[in-house]
Order: sequence, then C-alpha cells, then structure tokens
Amino acid sequence: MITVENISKSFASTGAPVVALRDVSLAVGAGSLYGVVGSASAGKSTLARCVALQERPDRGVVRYDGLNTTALEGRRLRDARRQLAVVDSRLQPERTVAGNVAAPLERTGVEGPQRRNKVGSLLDLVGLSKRAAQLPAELTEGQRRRVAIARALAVQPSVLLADDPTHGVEPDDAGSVLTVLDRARAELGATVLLTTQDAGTARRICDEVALLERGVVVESGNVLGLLGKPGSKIADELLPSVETSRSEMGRYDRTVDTVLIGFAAVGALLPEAAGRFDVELATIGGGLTRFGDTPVARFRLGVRGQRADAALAWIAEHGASVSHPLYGLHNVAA
Ligand SMILES: Nc1ncnc2c1ncn2[C@@H]1O[C@H](COP(=O)(O)OP(=O)(O)OP(=O)(O)O)[C@@H](O)[C@H]1O
Repeated sequence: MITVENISKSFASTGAPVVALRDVSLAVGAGSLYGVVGSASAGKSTLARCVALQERPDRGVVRYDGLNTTALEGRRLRDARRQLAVVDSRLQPERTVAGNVAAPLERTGVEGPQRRNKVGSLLDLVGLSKRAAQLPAELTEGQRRRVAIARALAVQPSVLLADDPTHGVEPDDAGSVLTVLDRARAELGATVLLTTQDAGTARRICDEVALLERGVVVESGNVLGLLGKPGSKIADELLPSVETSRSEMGRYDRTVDTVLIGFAAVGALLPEAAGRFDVELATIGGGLTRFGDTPVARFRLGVRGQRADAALAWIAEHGASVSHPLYGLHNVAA
C-alpha cells in the first residue's frame, strides 16, 4: 500500500517558482492498477518521481506500507527503493532483447539456468519470446516498451511505476503495452502506478484513478464507482460523449442521461423498463464503451409516457444513474 499524504513540490525558475504539486494525497491499494490522469504539465511526472523516491517533496510524506520514506537516507533509502521498479524506456541499443531483460539479474548476481529461466518467463509475460535475439532497433516502439517493462519486473518489485507508458507508441501497439502492465498486476501481484494524458488508458486497465489539474488532485476514486457520480469530471472524460440537438430533445416529454454498468444493465434494463411501465425510452445520444471487460453505456434518453417517473425510478433502483441534462452549450449541439 502506497500513501501519498499532502505532498507539495515547487521548482525554482527565473521568475516565480513553478508549483508542480500542491497538497496532493493518494492511497494506492496493494495489487491495484492506479492511473494518474492529467494534461501536459499537470504534475504527473513530478508525482511519479516523488513516489519512486527519486525526488523529495518540499512538504508531505510518501509511505510504503506505513513506512515514512521522506526522511530515509543511505542504506534504508536503498532498501525502500528495492521494492519498487520504474519502467525506463531507454534500452541498451547494443544488447539483444534478452540481454536487456537479463541486465538487472546480472547486476544482482543471478546466474546460469536460473537467469535464463527468469528471462524466458518474463519474455513470455510480455509476449516477446520469439524476439529474444533481436536488437531494440528491430522492434516497434510498443515492443521496446514491453522489453522495458520486462526488465523492470526482473527485480521482482512489489510496485511498478510507469510514467506515461504509451507516450509515442502507435495506437495499434499501445494496447499490448497496457495488457502487459495489467498482466504484471494480475500474474505477479505487482501494484502498478501509471501516469497518462490519455483517458482511454484509464478506461482500459485502471481500477483506481486520480485526475490531476495544475498540480492539484481534483478527483480520485474507483473508476467504475465514479461513473455514476453526478458531476464527476473523470466520468465525463471517460464516458462516451452525449451530443443531441435541441430540436431532437424537444420531441420528447423530457430527456435524461443515464449510465448503465455491466452486461445485464446495458443489455436489458431499458427495454425491460419500457415494457413494464409502457413508456417510450428512445436513445437519442451517447454510446457504448468498455472499462476493462465491463461494458458501460452512457445514453441520453428521450422519454414519453404517463408512467415515465416510475420507469426512471425503477431504472435507478436497478443500479443505473439517471440525471437530467443541462440545456447548456456543453451538452446540446445547436
Ligand atoms: N526539474 C524541473 N525543474 C523545473 N521545473 C520542472 C521540473 N520538473 C517539472 N517542472 C515543471 O513542473 C510542472 C509539472 O511538470 P511535470 O513534468 O510533472 O508534468 P506532467 O504532467 O508530467 O507533464 P507531461 O505530461 O507534459 O510530461 C511543469 O510546469 C514543469 O515545467
């Protein structure tokens, strides 16, 4: 378990100091895949460096399993660092894929068949066994990232830190990088903390997420839990957008936005409510996506019928969130 408690960090500059983090707190549960999402210069890398114990915050504390790391020096700092690994995408260009993954094992004195077996299982984990003898230059950027992840995992860290792991990777290739991070958590039990500018990354693999804006955590929590929360910025960013024309909305008695989570809800809840209460629930905006393996829909519904209130209450009772869209520019196309 990693806890970040009220950390702040500024950097000197020619003018006023640059405040990279302001009073940031996070709790990253053991075995979770935690995503810090934010736009450029939001402070993500600074936060990742503080958690990786590469940078000391000006104020606040980073704890590993309760241990306050902020004051650690020398051997105790090295011991604390040993349980975490940072994915460093700079590979040794003259060494093969297997050689790069073997490098940390060579440094720690793991030899012979033990080293070969370990490298072999890590290459299996990242899906690059067939490329063991190739050089980094012969790989795609996404494959190189997977080598970097395998190398980071060679020291059997309990925490894996990946700062913007899909940056510069082609979209087609990015999915396999994320899959490998997910496997590191699922198969090796590592806690994974990643940063990203891309909401899609959080949607694909993160269980927990924090939204960082100008050095401040504006929202955090369980991803699926946030989706139904009215006014959630994270939900708004991750869910399909709802764009409906005013004239389309005007054809119904009223319109509502609804978020449906899981196979049963997405597949059956709306037709079931429409039939049960004899109302029309027409999908006039939004769409369907996936969070990991879980299907999630955000629909704007045009509602007609005398028992509309009862139908919407029934949907809400069965786990959907129902909210009334604002007639603002944000939601309504002209
Ligand atoms: N070593 C440093 N010296 C001076 N300023 C820094 C340093 N590191 C970061 N900053 C500044 O702190 C702020 C946050 O930077 P940081 O790199 O943490 O953001 P980020 O969210 O990772 O951005 P990006 O997604 O663009 O990498 C920025 O204004 C940046 O210029």
